[in-house]
Amino acid sequence: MENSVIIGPDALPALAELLYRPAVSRVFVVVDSHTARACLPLLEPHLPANYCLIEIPAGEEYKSLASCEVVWSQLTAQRADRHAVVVNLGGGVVTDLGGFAAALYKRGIRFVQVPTTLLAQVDASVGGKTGIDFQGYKNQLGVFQEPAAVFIEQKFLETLDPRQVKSGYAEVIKHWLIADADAFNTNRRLGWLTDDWTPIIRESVALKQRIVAEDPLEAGPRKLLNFGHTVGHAIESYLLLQAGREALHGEAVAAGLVCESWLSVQHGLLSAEELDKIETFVFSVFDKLSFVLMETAAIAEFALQDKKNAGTTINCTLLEGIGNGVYDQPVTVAEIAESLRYYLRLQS
Ligand SMILES: NC(=O)c1ccc[n+]([C@@H]2O[C@H](COP(=O)([O-])OP(=O)(O)OC[C@H]3O[C@@H](n4cnc5c(N)ncnc54)[C@H](O)[C@@H]3O)[C@@H](O)[C@H]2O)c1
Ligand SMILES: O=C(O)C(=O)C[C@@H](O)[C@H](O)[C@H](O)COP(=O)(O)O
Ligand SMILES: [Zn+2]
Repeated sequence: MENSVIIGPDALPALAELLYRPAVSRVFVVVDSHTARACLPLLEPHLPANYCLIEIPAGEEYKSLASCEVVWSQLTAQRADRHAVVVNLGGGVVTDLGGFAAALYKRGIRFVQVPTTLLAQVDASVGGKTGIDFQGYKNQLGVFQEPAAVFIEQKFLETLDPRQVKSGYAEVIKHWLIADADAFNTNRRLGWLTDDWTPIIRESVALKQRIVAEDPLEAGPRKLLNFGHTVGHAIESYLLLQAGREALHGEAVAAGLVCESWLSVQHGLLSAEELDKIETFVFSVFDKLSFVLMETAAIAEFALQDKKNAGTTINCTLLEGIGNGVYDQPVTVAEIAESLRYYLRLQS
């Protein structure tokens, strides 16, 4: 089971099997204030009776050092040893933060991911990127550390707000754009509402796992998974982390997908027709984010903190045709600002 991703009705029983092993000294479950209410009842029958609950407030602004301290304080108070297991029950905020906290506690204890949002089920729980935001910058502190295993149960999505479901869909679209043209062409005609996310989750997880297996530490091809994020993270940092304005990760990534597709056209990699297909599809799912022309230069500056950069060069992942991402494409702050202005001019 180590390092595996289990998807479907067998997932939670398989988690129980891991947690009841004699080698596990104690189980700690990290939740946020929403997953404590909406998701814990479904997980609880699969947990040992003496598990310890650690709750952080919900929201990206709590993917912070202060929330890590909450986790570390509880682990310390309960004298958790290196045989303890941390179960992260939540969306990407909980899986990123809980994974990071576990990876640092006593130089690392095991953790498992039980993702409860579409975004965390198709992307955040898989691949071993963990971390927190710092001083208004996304994922500025973090480590690569694979979870012991990931357990994906679609039933958790039943209580999720449709806006959050859409947010997760942005990462699915990203996966299609970088590596699966057929899926993009077929699925964009079906729209984003479905009763059964499992096939889409399976395909997204498999696609991400293939890329991560090739390059777990993001020295090369893993940068493909960051398509939409040079601009997306800049928007998210500027709007949400610095100004407390409305924007979800997936919503910012969706805008980033459009901007970086436009950059791909400017670099002669993508046709205008393909760009049109991408932006029409993105705007069929997402409303336009609310920032204005005057803010585009300030937003673009945030790309200078992107983790793919080398010195002052901003290395963006672009598309050489739909379904074919290319990484390490140098772009300038001015080009990013121009892509944001292009995005604002589009009809949504
Ligand atoms: N590590 C990675 O590879 C990776 C990949 C993508 C995104 N991320 C990170 O993931 C984060 C975004 O994750 P997210 O979109 O899941 O956000 P989130 O964790 O903030 O969850 C969204 C909201 O839904 C609530 N929620 C979660 N599950 C629920 C459920 N089943 N029912 C009702 N409410 C529920 C949460 O409490 C929260 O309010 C960002 O910080 C992003 O940087 C990480
Ligand atoms: O797994 C990856 O690699 C990704 O880039 C997936 C992204 O969707 C995710 O948002 C990730 O957390 C971004 O990482 P960062 O290194 O740009 O902070
Ligand atoms: Zn992302």
